[in-house]
Amino acid sequence: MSGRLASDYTAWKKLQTIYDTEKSQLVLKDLFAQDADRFKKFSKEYVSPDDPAVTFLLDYSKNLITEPIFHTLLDLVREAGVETYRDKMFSGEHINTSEDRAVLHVALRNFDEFKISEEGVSEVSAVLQHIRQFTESVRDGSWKGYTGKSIDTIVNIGIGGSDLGPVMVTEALKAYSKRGLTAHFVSNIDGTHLAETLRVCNPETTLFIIASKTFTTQETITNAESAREWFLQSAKDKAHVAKHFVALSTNTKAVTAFGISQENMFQFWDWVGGRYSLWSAIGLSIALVIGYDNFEQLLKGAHGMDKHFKETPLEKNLPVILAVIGIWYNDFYGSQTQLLLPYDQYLHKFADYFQQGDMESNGKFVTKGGQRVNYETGPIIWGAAGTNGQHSFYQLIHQGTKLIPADFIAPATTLNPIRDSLHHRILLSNFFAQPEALAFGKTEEQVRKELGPNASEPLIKSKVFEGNRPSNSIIFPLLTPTTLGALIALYEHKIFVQGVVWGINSFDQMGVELGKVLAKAILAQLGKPEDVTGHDSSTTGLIHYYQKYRKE
Ligand SMILES: O=P(O)(O)OC[C@H]1O[C@](O)(CO)[C@@H](O)[C@@H]1O
Repeated sequence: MSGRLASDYTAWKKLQTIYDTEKSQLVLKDLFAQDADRFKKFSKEYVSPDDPAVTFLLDYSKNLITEPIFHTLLDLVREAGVETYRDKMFSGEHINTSEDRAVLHVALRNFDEFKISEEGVSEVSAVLQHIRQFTESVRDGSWKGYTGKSIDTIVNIGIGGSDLGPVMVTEALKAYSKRGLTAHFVSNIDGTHLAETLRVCNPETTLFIIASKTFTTQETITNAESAREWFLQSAKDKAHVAKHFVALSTNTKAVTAFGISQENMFQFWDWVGGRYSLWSAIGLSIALVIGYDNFEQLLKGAHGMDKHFKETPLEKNLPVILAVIGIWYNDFYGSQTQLLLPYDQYLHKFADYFQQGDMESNGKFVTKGGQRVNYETGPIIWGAAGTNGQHSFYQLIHQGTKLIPADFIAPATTLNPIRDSLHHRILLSNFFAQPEALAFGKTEEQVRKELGPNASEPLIKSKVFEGNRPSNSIIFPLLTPTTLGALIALYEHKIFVQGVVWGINSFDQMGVELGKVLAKAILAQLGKPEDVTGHDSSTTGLIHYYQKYRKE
């Protein structure tokens, strides 16, 4: 975030030379054969500084690195000033320079430990109390709808960071959720999303949570207005809106103009980035589903990781380790993508969540200083829950032509030990086997031996696994709110470190603006063919085709 080009750093140049001269020697099979201590050297156990029960193991030994490479990568981090920028973030400096804002999601889960003086920070605990009171009244049934019935359904209306975090976490912590309270999430402007959700809702017992930092996002406001219209068809009296609509926002004026009173508004601040906001009032749906105490555990888990990131030397600092390994593949091996592969059905939205978290943060081609970068920045994030991915895209990661680094993530024990944990043992056997297969492959010699003398050459070749495909493995005892908090914060800080090294601003999102502006202009032209002006022939042709069929 210094705004300097990463490729100007001495360590970067050194890494390039190492890559050019040593790449052919970076063979996992050999690296493991040469060093019996490789796993010991390249794995670290995280133990939360606040709670020894929050722990996981990061094994990064199956990466195409040696000790000198690892240390040169850490030199790069030092040279880029990551430690200084980290401290600036924690102290509330305005490191989001394009928007002149602090970046303080860490203040939302701080519990008064770090001293941060920024407007709003002192209000965090009051908002948490508001969340606690409100969630308790909904969960114990004392919050009544307009006909005196308790709430049994919540509908979070929000998009991007005002949707993905709550969706991911409520799915991940489903085992901790209150039975009898159903949660829905409506994000898409496509009317189908709202219509299909409302079909299963009862206006007398449904609470709508309008989640929008700006309270101007077209999708969210349109969905919220339509939900209010649907609600009033039954409730009739506008005064009843107060019992069924609450808002999570930084924009009090727009919230009250919508008809939601200030006491039903849960506040947050401009220093909370959308994709880092699940820890704020945006997490209200999480607290409703899993209960306030569990929500607080989630925050505490993240806080432990914040402390680790702030206080641990670079060579033992887990977000830094993940970040530098990512940079090694992204910028020197030319890998375009990064896989996130949780072997836990509860984490099936983890990759979706970090698609925004990582790509909206680090998908930038201009440095903070305004220069076009001459290297790759943020990777494409993708993934699926194991073992589903194995029966879908793993063919390509094993035998395709691309190098795709993967993070495997799994709990050692399951929250659903059906058939004496048989399912879990099968799941974990795959979690252990896949990184092994990727790293060590299967040689032609092994295949020949297996198939016998009559096998055809093409068949033999098709069964060879070249191996040498890198991965990290993360294993933790059990998926709990605290562990989940720590894992999310781990990846958040990894994104931060990479952004600083690449010299970009990880905290704005200018790239989503142009499409929004064009859509607004086009919306006004959809009526008549003669109104369609100012576009290329392709866009004009597409709109004209639509106009032949439009019914409304
Ligand atoms: O919470 P809001 O203001 O409705 O914004 C929703 C999302 O839109 C974006 O601004 C752009 O997609 C995201 O950064 C944000 O999470």
